[in-house]
Amino acid sequence: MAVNTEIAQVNLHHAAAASGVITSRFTAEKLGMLLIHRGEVKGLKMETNKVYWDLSSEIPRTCIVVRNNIDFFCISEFLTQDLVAVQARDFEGKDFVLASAYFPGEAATAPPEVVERLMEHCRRHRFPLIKGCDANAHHSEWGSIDCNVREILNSMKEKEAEYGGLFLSWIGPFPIAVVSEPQIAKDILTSPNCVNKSFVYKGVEDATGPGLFTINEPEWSYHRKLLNPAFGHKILLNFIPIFNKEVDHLMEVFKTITDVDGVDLVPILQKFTLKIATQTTMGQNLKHHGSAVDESLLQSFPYVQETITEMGTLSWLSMKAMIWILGDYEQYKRSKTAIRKFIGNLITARTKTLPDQLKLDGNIFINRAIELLQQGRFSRKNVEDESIVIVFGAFETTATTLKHILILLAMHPQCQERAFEEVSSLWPESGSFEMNYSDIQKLSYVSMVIDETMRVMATVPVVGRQLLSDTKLSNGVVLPKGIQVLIDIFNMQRREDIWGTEAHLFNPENFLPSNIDSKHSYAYIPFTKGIRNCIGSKYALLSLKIAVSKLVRNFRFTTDFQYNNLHFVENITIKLKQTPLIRIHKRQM
Ligand code: HEM
Repeated sequence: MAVNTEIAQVNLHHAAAASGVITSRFTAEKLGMLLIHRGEVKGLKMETNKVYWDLSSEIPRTCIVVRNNIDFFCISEFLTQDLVAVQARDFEGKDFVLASAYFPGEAATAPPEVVERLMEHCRRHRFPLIKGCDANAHHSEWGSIDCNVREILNSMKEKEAEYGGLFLSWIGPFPIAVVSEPQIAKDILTSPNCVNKSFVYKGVEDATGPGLFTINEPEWSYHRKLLNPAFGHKILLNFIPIFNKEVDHLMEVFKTITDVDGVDLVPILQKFTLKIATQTTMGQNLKHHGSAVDESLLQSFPYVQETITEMGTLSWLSMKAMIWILGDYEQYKRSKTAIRKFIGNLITARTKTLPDQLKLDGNIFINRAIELLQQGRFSRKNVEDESIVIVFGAFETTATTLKHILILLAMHPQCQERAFEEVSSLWPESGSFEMNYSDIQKLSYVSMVIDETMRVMATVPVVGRQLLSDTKLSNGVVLPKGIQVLIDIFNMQRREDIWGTEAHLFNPENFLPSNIDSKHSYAYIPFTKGIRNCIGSKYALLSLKIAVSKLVRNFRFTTDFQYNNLHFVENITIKLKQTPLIRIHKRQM
């Protein structure tokens, strides 16, 4: 008999009462088929219907209920505890398959292998497939905040191996082109059609307000042009004394924890980079053992940052709703308010400063932003939002990168010794030596260590764009207007065809001129490149070179954690499933 009927899907959470309600509604609302997840299957049987599930399983997690007058058969090949598939005929007489699938969280793959086989079966026989799935298996591809068991970076790597450096995937219902081919990454990053950010960053905007990191055209070009001068070479040179001084303070902290078993560097390094960021961009020094305000700010920034990253892939749903449900919304709100108040007070104080005095204070970011306010080119809200974005942009990324560098050096003692030798040949005396710009240019091995760290552990593993109009790539493919594009920096920087069979290993020699010069210029893009690259890349590299040099000159880092056990978790900045604990030893000379 031809089918022209209504189909519904429901998860009953093994509640007998819910099974009772659904059976009575099935009759009352004259439904034809029900795809049920976690139902009490035996309670679903009525005179008007049949129930299909895997009789061999003790606790079936899915079943299909079908009215008696519908003609179909159950495909036994695909009958499991978590899958039921039936074949029926539509009102035009064409066969189709209807499946009910439960994706368990503990399965090794998502979708489960049997579901993949069913899809292949339908493809082969050209049967349309209607699938009702309950994804207890978290996966950001269908809108979860994370991927349990599997990770998105791994799954992208597998797909890249199968389909190449450009393939189509999904984030929930939205198509997304995933790129790991340097030339295609270049096509995207240098195209004016691809300047807008993907919607996945909406959550960041909830925390920071609309600033450089998330805004789109035409505002973005306008803001970027106005703010670029605050990151010019001369201004960066003014920051070198601040970088030197703050690394010296960091070394004082390290001295108090030498030879302690297993130090978690994260809070220490976050505090360090946050203090640099507030001074260099906002002209405000947060104290080391500061006031209550300083201490609460030092907690507020990391708290909001963590919430953003936790919620990263959820952001396109509804940031506020999700934090409210899953996180501590009150603390998130309090932290956001504290940051805005701190930045707001600074701006108020500086707007009272005469323009000539602002110039004397140096052209740091906040002065540039206030100048734009006084010229009427920025609103007060613009100044606040951009200030918050810059501080966030600066502190978490740099702290994460410095943490990775120290971890990798601790795991690779020979590389650490080479870095130490290079630094001590330039600065024979240990202690708080002052590094200037021309000395910093002499560091070659330390630079290679920093680059190699950001290659194997891309601090920002993926960046996302949304296309403003149809865009033709150099391989001839045309990506349509509106599509999301994800540049998979993490996997691109570990491609064996580019970096060799040991691409996954840490080896600073990859950045010897003889090795790197022959690579595509977009094969290594930790700050991206092109039109909308990181505005703070030179700032970051300068501060990292000073920090790494002084630290390896004065300390030795060790860990028991093995490189092969590092497990990466994608987020706005990359996370480690387990952060290796480090031991810090004072060098004697
Ligand atoms: C190791 C440290 C850092 C890394 C790995 C890093 C990486 C990145 C990446 C990958 C982007 C996105 C680029 C894109 O969408 O194509 C970005 C954007 C940005 N970064 Fe950084 N960054 C770092 C440090 C900094 C610092 C120190 C600052 C500020 C002082 C900063 C401020 C920003 C801002 C404002 C943006 C948005 C730029 C725009 O859209 O116009 N970053 N960064």
